[in-house]
Amino acid sequence: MSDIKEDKKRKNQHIEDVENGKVKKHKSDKKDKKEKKHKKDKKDKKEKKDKTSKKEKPEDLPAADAAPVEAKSSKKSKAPTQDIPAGTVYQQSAELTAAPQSEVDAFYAENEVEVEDPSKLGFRPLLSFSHINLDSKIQKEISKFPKPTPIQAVSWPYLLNGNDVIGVAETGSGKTFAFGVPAVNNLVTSGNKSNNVQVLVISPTRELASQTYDNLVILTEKLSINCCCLYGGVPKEQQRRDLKKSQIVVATPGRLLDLMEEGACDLSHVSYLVLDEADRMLEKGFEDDIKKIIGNTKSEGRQTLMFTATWPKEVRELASTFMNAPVKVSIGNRDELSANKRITQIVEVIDNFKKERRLMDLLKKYQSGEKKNDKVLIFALYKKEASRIERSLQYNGYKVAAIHGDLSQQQRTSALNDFKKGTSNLLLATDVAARGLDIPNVKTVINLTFPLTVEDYVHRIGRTGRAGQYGTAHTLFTENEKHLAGGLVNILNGANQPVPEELTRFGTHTKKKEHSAYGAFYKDVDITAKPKKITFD
Ligand SMILES: Nc1ncnc2c1ncn2[C@@H]1O[C@H](COP(=O)(O)OP(=O)(O)OP(=O)(O)O)[C@@H](O)[C@H]1O
Repeated sequence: MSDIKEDKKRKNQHIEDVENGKVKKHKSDKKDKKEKKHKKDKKDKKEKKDKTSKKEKPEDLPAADAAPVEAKSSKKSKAPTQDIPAGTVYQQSAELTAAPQSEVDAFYAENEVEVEDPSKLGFRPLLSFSHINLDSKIQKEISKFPKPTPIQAVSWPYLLNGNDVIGVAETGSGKTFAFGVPAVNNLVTSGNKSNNVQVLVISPTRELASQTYDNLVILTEKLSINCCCLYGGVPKEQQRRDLKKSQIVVATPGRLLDLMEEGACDLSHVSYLVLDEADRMLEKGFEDDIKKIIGNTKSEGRQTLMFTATWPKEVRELASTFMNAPVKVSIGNRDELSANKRITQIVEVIDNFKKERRLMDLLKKYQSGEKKNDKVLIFALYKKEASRIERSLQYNGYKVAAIHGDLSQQQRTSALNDFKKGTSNLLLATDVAARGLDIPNVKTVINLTFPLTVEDYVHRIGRTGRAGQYGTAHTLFTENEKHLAGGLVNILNGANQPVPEELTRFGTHTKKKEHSAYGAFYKDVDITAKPKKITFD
């Protein structure tokens, strides 16, 4: 099928998923049947899992000895002590074992570490890079940082041991290398020289897939390991060629499924699978794509990882159907939705029609005088809104780069590069840029229009305050988003940020999500349109 026809087909499958109850999703009989089937699959899978007492070792990558399937830790473990069960693949360093327990306890307390470890392996967190023995080239790269971030320190032992891991840590805390370093190191130590795809990382957006790919290339370029990156909006031919020689694939699901369906991508050897921004990837109604992809990977002995900064209850059950006795690592009490505490959050309740005027005032406040070269990221919600604001900013003399769904991939990529390089210090984006993008030194995020969910709010403002730096988020909040006021108040309180009195007037109950929102691919909403299925691209 030609690219245009195929992309058109995919475009037709796009859901304009409308949020916040403006258009209710109608449960079709088909959906009921699907849900019944989903429940039955899950029950069968659980029975099957209970039968398999031992997890087979994947021939491509070392894996943990079987984690006893039935073991379920009833409560969160305290900081690990000395005794590690014999026979684990990962060998804790003598230096780390000799570290005083008080140091480990202090690390757990200071970083609010919580580990749910069903196999009770009790690996200690890496307090320094000298506590880990990676391939020398990888060790050299990662040692450019002062020490592992908390999510890396706690998750690496389990990942090097071959365990499934759910990693939840604040935005900008090094989750990419948290899953990337063990992926590459396990490939190197496996000695497997085949050109089969063995590691698959699935990302929700093209820009994030591309960024993750760049990060993995930093680790693999000096090793005989090839990576490739698959996403829509660009021709497929080069991606087909890259696939033939790549052991690591980073992909958005839309293009990955296309290449799988045409037989250009064989996932049957994938034994290390990562869902990055996992809660986004598991959004209700999208699980078919993810299920199809995961269904094509190794079923036995696959190591499955899920990483994110937000882990809503709505996705946890579905996640567990893809994992085997996962170790849950959370940094900073992530059970409650919380924002990165190094971000100063300012929320202003305003009339909708005053927002664009106010935006000009905010740009004077955050990007003039000695701040004129500060990087500012503005989030709109709708594509048309973004195009209108882009024109208005340009009319007012601003050199603004823009990223939204109406632009070609080439325009999106060059806008992001201009912003990263500083050719333009002002980036205007929709939620396609909300998650994961690691743009150095963004000083201020301005939410011109509030996102569809408070989770998206946490991810959006997380584009600043990264890697230990500080930042500011200024949010314009209107009557249109009043159903999200309670969730926002909780986030502000959780980060010890001021709560404007006008915000509390909207009430402080937190609305249970009837169906998960999907801000990243939010398109202009035709509120009369029936919700259709959005595919990642
Ligand atoms: N050990 C480390 N010490 C310091 N900085 C690190 C370390 N590991 C990674 N970083 C840097 O931290 C920044 C944020 O990393 P990354 O993009 O992986 O964050 P993240 O947790 O995935 O964020 P998000 O939740 O927004 O996706 C990057 O610039 C990365 O290079």
